[in-house]
Amino acid sequence: MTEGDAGSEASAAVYEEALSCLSSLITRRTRADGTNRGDQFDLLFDYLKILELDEAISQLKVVHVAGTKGKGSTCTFTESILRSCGLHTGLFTSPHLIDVRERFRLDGMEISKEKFLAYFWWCWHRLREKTDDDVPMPTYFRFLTLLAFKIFIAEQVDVAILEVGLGGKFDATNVVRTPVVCGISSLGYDHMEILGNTLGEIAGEKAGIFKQGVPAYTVPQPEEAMSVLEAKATDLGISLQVALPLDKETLGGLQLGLHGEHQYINAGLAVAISRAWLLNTRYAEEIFSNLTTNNLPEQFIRGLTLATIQGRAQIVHDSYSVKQTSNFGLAGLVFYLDGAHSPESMAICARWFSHAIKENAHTVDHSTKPVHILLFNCMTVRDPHLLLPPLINTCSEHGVQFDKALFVPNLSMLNKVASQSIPEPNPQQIDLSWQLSIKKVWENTIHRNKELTSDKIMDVNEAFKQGEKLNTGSIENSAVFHSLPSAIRWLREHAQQNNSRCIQVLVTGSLVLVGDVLRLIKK
Ligand SMILES: Nc1ncnc2c1ncn2[C@@H]1O[C@H](COP(=O)(O)OP(=O)(O)OP(=O)(O)O)[C@@H](O)[C@H]1O
Ligand SMILES: [Mg+2]
Ligand SMILES: [Mg+2]
Repeated sequence: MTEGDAGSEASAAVYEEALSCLSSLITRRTRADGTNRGDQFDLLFDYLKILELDEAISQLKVVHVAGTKGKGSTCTFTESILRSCGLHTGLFTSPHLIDVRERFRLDGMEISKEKFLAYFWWCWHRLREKTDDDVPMPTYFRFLTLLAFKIFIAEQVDVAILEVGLGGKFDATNVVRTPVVCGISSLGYDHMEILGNTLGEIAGEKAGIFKQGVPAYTVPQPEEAMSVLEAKATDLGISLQVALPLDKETLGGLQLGLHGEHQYINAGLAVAISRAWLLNTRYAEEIFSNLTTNNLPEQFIRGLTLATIQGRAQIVHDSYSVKQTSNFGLAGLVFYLDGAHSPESMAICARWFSHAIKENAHTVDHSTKPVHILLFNCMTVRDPHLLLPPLINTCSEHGVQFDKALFVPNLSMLNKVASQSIPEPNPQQIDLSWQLSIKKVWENTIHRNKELTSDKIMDVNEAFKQGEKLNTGSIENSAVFHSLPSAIRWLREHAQQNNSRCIQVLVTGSLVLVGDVLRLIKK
């Protein structure tokens, strides 16, 4: 072993140790038991004191974004725009897919392990030392948020862009009293178990990030939500402006860095937020001769087109099958990954997939039809009856049918600070009843659709008629795999056996699943 190896092994061990400390902060309470109702929100101010961040935090020039969908994308566009204006940026988003450091970006780059560890231990030890029964250690997301403040303050960022973790009013990020601008992305039904059942109630919770004297922006919303946002803004005497979706024409033929139709909504909001931030900090004067609401400066366009995010409408050509098949370009295994997990986002994801596989058609051998496979799982708090029909129906409206659907359990757990290597589970110990029930929903939906359109019988792919036996039965149109690695192995074997055909796999239903797949295929 060289000295370098020993060093990197030691630092890997330290990193694992930090992750396991972080995991110890994850509370066992489920999201459904209403524990985000602001329990002891004021503790956050104690933590800021302990970490000596209480004064510095008011100097941070913050962009704060809440919403049901599109928060992360809006923050990512905003960061990219402001960075391309020459600013030193900090971005805090959630959740992460593979590594917790994805949540902290400096100048658009995931924070380095070295910096992460230095700030992590600084906060950890100080909190450990100064907390007690009255002021206990912060919970997981609170700790991460405090860590973000520590990082951004120590790194002296020009702008800190913060995505709300959950809700708004009682979210740890809302400890910031004087952001420069705040935004509310698309509102819809999600996390209803915590935030209330009506759209109005959800809007009220998110509008909890509005502050006196701080301009607020949002996207076009359903009336029920918009009226609540407007009422809250009026109460505070602030202006709430509606940012329209970005007009494609303004990009002059270029494409947004984040794909999918809904990204024009998020991009429109990000443009409005960035412009307001620049004008309210007076950076606008330094950087632009004339920044108005009518022009889209080239820095903005650059930022919008260069923005990137993992696991959102992401396309990955499997490098394993690239190595194995000499004629890559004509065939291979391609993963289309999108962490959609609500009914609306399933439809959006389906539309994106349907378009993306056609756009990629030039890389496919036209003499053979590509194979479309769905790789799916969702959390047990979700209802597959609400997720699968919009996916199946939207695809079929675009003429896309799945030849096969595979259902798998997730490898890692939601929010678990996954270490770098996750052991493959023992098949005997896995409870697949959830996956089997999702499969049933799939079969019923397909069956019903077939009855409705008996002329459009789904084409059962020849390549898969080989009567594969698994412990869960033979593989026909749908199958449950006992683990994700076994499903990936199966996909790769099939890509190899059918190397004249392109196998296009849509991975969706759960961000955790998307993260697990990325971790496995990028190895
Ligand atoms: N404006 C939008 N309207 C509807 N769906 C959207 C919108 N923006 C994004 N989505 C969908 O939501 C998914 C998550 O996007 P994004 O990460 O930007 O949202 P988020 O609010 O940060 O979500 P999360 O609750 O997972 O943190 C995307 O993959 C897409 O399917
Ligand atoms: Mg969410
Ligand atoms: Mg997010």
